[in-house]
Amino acid sequence: MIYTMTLNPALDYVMHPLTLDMGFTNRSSSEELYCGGNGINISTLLKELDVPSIAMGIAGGFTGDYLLTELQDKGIASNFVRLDRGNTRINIKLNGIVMTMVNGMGPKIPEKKVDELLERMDVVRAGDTLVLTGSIPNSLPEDIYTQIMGKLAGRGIQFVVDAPGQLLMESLKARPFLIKPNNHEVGRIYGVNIESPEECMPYAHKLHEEGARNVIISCGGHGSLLLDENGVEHIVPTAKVKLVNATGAGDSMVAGFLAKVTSGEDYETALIFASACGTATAASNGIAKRSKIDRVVTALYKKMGRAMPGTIARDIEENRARAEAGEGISGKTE
Ligand SMILES: O=P(O)(O)OC[C@@]1(O)O[C@H](CO)[C@@H](O)[C@@H]1O
Repeated sequence: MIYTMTLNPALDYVMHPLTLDMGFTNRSSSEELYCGGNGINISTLLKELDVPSIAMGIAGGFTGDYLLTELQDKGIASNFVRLDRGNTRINIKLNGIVMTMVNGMGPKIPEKKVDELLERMDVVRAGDTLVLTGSIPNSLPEDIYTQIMGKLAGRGIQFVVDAPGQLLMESLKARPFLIKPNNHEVGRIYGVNIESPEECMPYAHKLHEEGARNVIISCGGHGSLLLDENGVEHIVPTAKVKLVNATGAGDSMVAGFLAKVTSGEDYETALIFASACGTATAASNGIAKRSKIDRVVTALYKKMGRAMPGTIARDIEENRARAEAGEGISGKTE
C-alpha cells in the first residue's frame, strides 16, 4: 500500500486576476477550488491511475471537513487526525500572466494530536511505501519527518520525501527510497544556479552520497533526471504542452513514478511516465485526468523517438476502451 502524509493540507483557491496591482482592488475572471497539499495531490493522481493509496495527515475546521468529504467522494481512502480547533489552510493561487502564490501557515497543532498521528502510523507495514511531503505548520517540531521515519525504522517501509531544504536534508539520514526536489530547490541547498538536468546531475550524486537511494530532479521545461539506486543516470525531456497551472506538477511526477515502480516497471520507464504525469498536470486545471496523461505519455515517447513499452501501450489501450465503454474514474475526460 502507498500511504501519503500531508501534515499541512490545503484548499487551493485558484483565481484568474485580470490585473494584479498592489494596493488596489483587483478582479478575477473565474475561480476554482481544489483539494491540495502535496500528499493529497499524489493520492489524487494515483486514484486517476487506479493505484490504491491512503491519504494521511491532520485536518481541522470547516475547510478540513470539506477536504475530507471531497476525498471520500472521489473514492480516495483517508486516515486524518482531526483538530478540535483551527482550520485547514486555504492557499491562494493567483494564475495571472505569471503564477503568484500565497500559501497559509496552517493551524496550530497541539502536542497530543502529534502523538495521535504517530500512533496512527502503526498501520504502515513492511513492504508499504510512505510518502512524506510538503511544508509543516510551524507549531510542529521541525524534525517531524525524521521522527516519523525513526519510529518506523527497521520495519521494511520505503520512505519517499519531497520537502523543502532542511527538512529534506535531515531526512537523508533515514536513506529514503526516493527524493524529488526541483532544480531551484537543489540550487538553494548547494548555493548554485542550475537549470538543466545535465547541470543538476552532479548534485544528484551528492544527494545520493548523503543517503537518498533514488534521486529525481525536475527541471521544468528543461526535462528531468533520475539517478537511480544502482548509480545509473537517466535524463528525460519534457513533452511540449500549453501551460495551464503547474500547481501539483511535481506531486504528479512522484505519483507517476511510484505507480510504475510499484507495478514492476524499470526505472527508465517509470521516469518517463513520471515526467508525462507532471507535464499533464501542468497542462490541466487541477491534477491531470487519465486521458490527458495518456496523451502526454504518447507524445513524450514520440518526441524521444522511442517505442513505448508493451505494458504502457496496453494500459493506454485498455483505458481508452474503458473510457469508451463509460466505465470507471479513469474514463473521465477533462
Ligand atoms: O506550502 P507547501 O506545503 O510547501 O505547499 C503547498 C502547495 O503549494 O503545494 C501543492 C502543490 O505541490 C499545492 O496543492 C499546495 O497549495
